[in-house]
Amino acid sequence: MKEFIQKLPKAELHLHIEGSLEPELMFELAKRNNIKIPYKTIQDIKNAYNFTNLQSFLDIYYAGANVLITKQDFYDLTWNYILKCVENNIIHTEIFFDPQSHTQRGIEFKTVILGIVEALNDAKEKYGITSAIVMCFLRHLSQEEALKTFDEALAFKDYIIGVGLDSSEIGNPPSKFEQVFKKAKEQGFKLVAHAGEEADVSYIFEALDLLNIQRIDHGVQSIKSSFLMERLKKEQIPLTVCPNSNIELKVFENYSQHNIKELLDYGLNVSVNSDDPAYFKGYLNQNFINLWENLDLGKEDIIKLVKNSLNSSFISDDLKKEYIKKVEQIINNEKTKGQI
Ligand SMILES: Nc1ncnc2[nH]cnc12
Ligand SMILES: [Zn+2]
Repeated sequence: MKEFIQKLPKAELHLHIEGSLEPELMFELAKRNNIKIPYKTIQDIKNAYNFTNLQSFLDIYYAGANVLITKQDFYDLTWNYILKCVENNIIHTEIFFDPQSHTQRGIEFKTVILGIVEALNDAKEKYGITSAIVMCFLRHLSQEEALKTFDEALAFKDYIIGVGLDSSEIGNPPSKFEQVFKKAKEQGFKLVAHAGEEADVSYIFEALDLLNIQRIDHGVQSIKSSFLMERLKKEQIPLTVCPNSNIELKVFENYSQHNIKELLDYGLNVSVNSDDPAYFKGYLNQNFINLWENLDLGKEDIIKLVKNSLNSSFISDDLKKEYIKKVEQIINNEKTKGQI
């Protein structure tokens, strides 16, 4: 099965680029930029990654991002993730970035976005990997601050496909950001939001009905409302589920408790994603492997999850067709060999 997971060309729709900062690069950038970090060794950093909930992770994640200063740093960060895409056979990726965690520290918006864009352009040229960028607003900050960031982003509109909402969920409901999402919609941005990661289903209803989002990031709490489950099924609203993240942040006790198989069997449009892979012990393939090892997932389930992510991406219909065809080719090869 591991080989099969590796062979399938995949898309990733839920990846925070700051969450792909590996301890080794964190150390290197801290040195390069003369930034103090509270760790003496790479092992110290790894030991600190022992989370009890979302907030305990976010505190460490924002502290880690402090080593990112120059355009080259953002390039290196993004390039390292692209190398993981190559390893994991990810042919299309839609990455989140959190401009406010950098502009708040005095780093210019353009430094961040241009470093990321340059690496993504090189990824297309060198490996044929396609990508898109989604800018997330930090929900623990105010809507006024989000509006300011939005205005700043307009100069780089051509590089940004959509807007999202992340950071501390509980206590910061989607309704807090109605105005900025309305403005983003008017400007033609795609809309997504983290909802139902830790907080209850009212956050998912708000994200759908007040923010008009097209994809739900996480959404695993949906299972608590049969009414919502029916709606998600009927409207085929994509849920970008992140299994390793959910385990590391104690949303579920262990992989066998994870509800992705139930969501899938119910007919929801769920995909598998890595969220913050440098912090959550593994990239995309490892998420699939962990599910397969602990849940009753067959090859048909894996195929469905992979097709869902390609179909739920923001690429053109033509490119979608081309990518789905690549998946079909692998499946047909496996069938010829009697592997499926
Ligand atoms: N899993 C997550 N939830 C909310 N905000 C995040 N920022 C980075 N990872 C996140
Ligand atoms: Zn996330």
